[in-house]
Amino acid sequence: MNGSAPTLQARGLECVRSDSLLFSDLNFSVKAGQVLQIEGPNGSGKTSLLRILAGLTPPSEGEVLWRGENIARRRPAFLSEVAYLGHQLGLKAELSVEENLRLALALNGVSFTPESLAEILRTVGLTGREDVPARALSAGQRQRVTLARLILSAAKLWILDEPFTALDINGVSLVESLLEAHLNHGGLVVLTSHQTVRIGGGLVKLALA
Ligand SMILES: Nc1ncnc2c1ncn2[C@@H]1O[C@H](COP(=O)(O)OP(=O)(O)OP(=O)(O)O)[C@@H](O)[C@H]1O
Repeated sequence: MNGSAPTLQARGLECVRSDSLLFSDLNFSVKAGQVLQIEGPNGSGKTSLLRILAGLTPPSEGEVLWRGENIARRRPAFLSEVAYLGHQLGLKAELSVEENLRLALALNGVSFTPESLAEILRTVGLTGREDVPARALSAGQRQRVTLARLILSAAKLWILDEPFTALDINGVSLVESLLEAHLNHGGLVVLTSHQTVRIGGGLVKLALA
């Protein structure tokens, strides 16, 4: 699945939830170096769309293509290239910050050294919190652990549900610089946010009603 250019395409996507039509005939394309920001009021279907794009939920109609191929047909190859940061952050409450990171990396088959781990923790502002159990972290600190996982993942496509939530001003700047770096390395991002995303270029918006 690495053969063709990294592009995420939605073709005729429809989503029905609890007998309500959230959206239909949604068509768009995101390519390397671009951020697609999905906007819309509460309940308009932003998270539902992200879950479809991440291959977690099938659409009721239409298809999602990654590198020109339907993600449902090439699931393992697609999942190896995508990182999804959802509302449920997926941290183990009893494990420390460092243990959570080591676990996520091992599960994803990403190699690391004590030095690279320490460097990432410094980048996300968690130096000195390595041994704190996740349950004792603040909401913003938990969000920072998931940012560390994101940086360490080799995923080409980042799908981020409200990545700025719970973060302070420095945290927001951190996410913006991570986005810039990811785009400069040929990455793609799809995110939801109720706030203005400040990146240099490549920002495309999609509004759900
Ligand atoms: N698994 C589900 N089963 C039934 N209904 C669902 C399910 N997931 C979402 N919904 C419904 O679909 C609608 C859209 O939800 P969704 O979370 O996609 O909206 P959103 O735009 O992300 O909202 P917010 O801005 O509040 O995060 C809501 O009315 C929600 O109750």
